[in-house]
Formats: sequence, C-alpha cells, structure tokens
Amino acid sequence: MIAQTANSTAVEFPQINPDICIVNYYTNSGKLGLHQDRDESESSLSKGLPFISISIGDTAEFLFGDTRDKDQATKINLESGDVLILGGKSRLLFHGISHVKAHTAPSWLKEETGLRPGRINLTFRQY
Ligand SMILES: O=C(O)CCC(=O)C(=O)O
Ligand SMILES: [Fe+2]
Repeated sequence: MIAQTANSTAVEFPQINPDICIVNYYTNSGKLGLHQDRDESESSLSKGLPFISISIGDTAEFLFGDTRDKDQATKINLESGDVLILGGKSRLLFHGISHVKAHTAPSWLKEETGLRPGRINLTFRQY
C-alpha cells in the first residue's frame, strides 16, 4: 500500500487484511477527544499495520499530533469522501475530532441517501 504523507512524501505501509470496521456517527455537536488507537493486537500495532478511515457526510476538523495536547495538534478538515490512513510511524499518533461543521455535506449525498445531519466515519483495521 503506497500513501502520500501530509508533506507529500510517498511512504509504503504494510499490507492489511481488515477484519474489523468501526462505525462512528457524529451529530453536529459530536466530538472525539485526542486518543491513540491501541485496541488491536500487539502484533498488529508493532508492525504498524495501518487503519484506514473513510469520512461521509459533514466535514469534521481532525486533530493529530505526538501528544494529547490539543493546542499543539495539527488540524485538518476531513471532508465527505476523504480517506485517511494512519500506519507505520504514524500508527500511534494522538488524534481526535474537535468539531463537525454543519451543512457541509455534499447536497447530492443528502438528496440521494436521505443522510441525516452529521458525519459517519468508518475505520477498517486488522486485529
Ligand atoms: O472520526 C474519525 O475521523 C476518527 C475516529 C477514530 O479516531 C476512532 O474511531 O478511533
Ligand atoms: Fe481513533
């Protein structure tokens, strides 16, 4: 799996065979505090197997960094359709959602699916 880092360097992540999908639904007031994802097996974590996150619906501000300090975290917008991969050295980054931006989902998505306000996030992982 080849991915592009935030500073445009190409990196190669180990291949995964996902056996878990976590689905999070955020209302427009939803948040997720800074945390590390450590629930997978020691072997999965030590190999830096990536998790793959797909965002659907309203845009969210995603924070990530080396510590739990939100003031030092880097902030990016995750829009509907964005795919984010945390693997290798970035696998244990602290990350979270500071807020969801109301009325930012693509109008076609709401019309075609009847999606309610908010955001859905899927993460595919290998235990
Ligand atoms: O909603 C997101 O983009 C992040 C979700 C997350 O960090 C998690 O499920 O552990
Ligand atoms: Fe997480």
